[in-house]
Amino acid sequence: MVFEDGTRALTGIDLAVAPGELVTLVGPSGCGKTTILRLAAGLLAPTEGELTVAADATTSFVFQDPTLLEWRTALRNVELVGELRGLPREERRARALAGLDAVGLADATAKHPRQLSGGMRMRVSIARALVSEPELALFDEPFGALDEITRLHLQTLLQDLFAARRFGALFITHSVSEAVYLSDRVLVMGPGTIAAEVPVPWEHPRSPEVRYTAEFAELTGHVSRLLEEAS
Ligand SMILES: Nc1ncnc2c1ncn2[C@@H]1O[C@H](COP(=O)(O)OP(=O)(O)OP(=O)(O)O)[C@@H](O)[C@H]1O
Repeated sequence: MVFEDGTRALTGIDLAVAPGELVTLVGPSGCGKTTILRLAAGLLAPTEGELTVAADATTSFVFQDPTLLEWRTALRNVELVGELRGLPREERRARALAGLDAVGLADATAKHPRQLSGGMRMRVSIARALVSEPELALFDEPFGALDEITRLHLQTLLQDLFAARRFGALFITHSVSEAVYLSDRVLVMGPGTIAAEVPVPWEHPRSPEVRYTAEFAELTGHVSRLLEEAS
């Protein structure tokens, strides 16, 4: 992938996400993670090579900034997806309510974004992304701005949602433990390229306790070492 100004952002990337597989990308700043996500979302067209996204696949995006509409309640933010897709009012409302319930916000549906904490706003953003039942969900450092405890809670929540719904996902993070806990495969990037791939052996759902086991420490150590070598 070469940008108009001549910047070569990616070279020789060979990456496939299987249906129902969660793949994480870790790598140093500027190595091309977001560019891969933007390609997968169709926001960029590759300048070389081929990119295939399954026909009619629904994709959705979750960013570090929850990007909620301030003048809409949590419910109406999630409902927006159904509105844009032309779903009948009752159906889109029922789906949005179920989506907010699934992220633990059944009691906050009538609140506006300014009345919600950062973690709650991110939950709304996740509910909005998953309400359209995407085949491919794209996450660009969604938990990067949250405090550690909120981040751990949201990792567990996302893990549970993934275990129950099994959407395909590409997830960018700077946290090696987040990558290992959430994903089926960790891709370690160096500048413009995928330097290594580490499969994560555990079935979903994964207990939050897995993060405190010796096997987990070993795997995160392995990924961290690869990351250092690739940077
Ligand atoms: N529109 C653009 N035009 C020119 N160069 C770009 C453009 N977008 C990104 N780049 C360059 O492509 C490279 C990869 O950028 P990208 O945003 O994908 O990195 P990243 O790994 O997501 O970084 P970070 O972890 O800091 O978010 C960088 O050198 C960046 O400067």
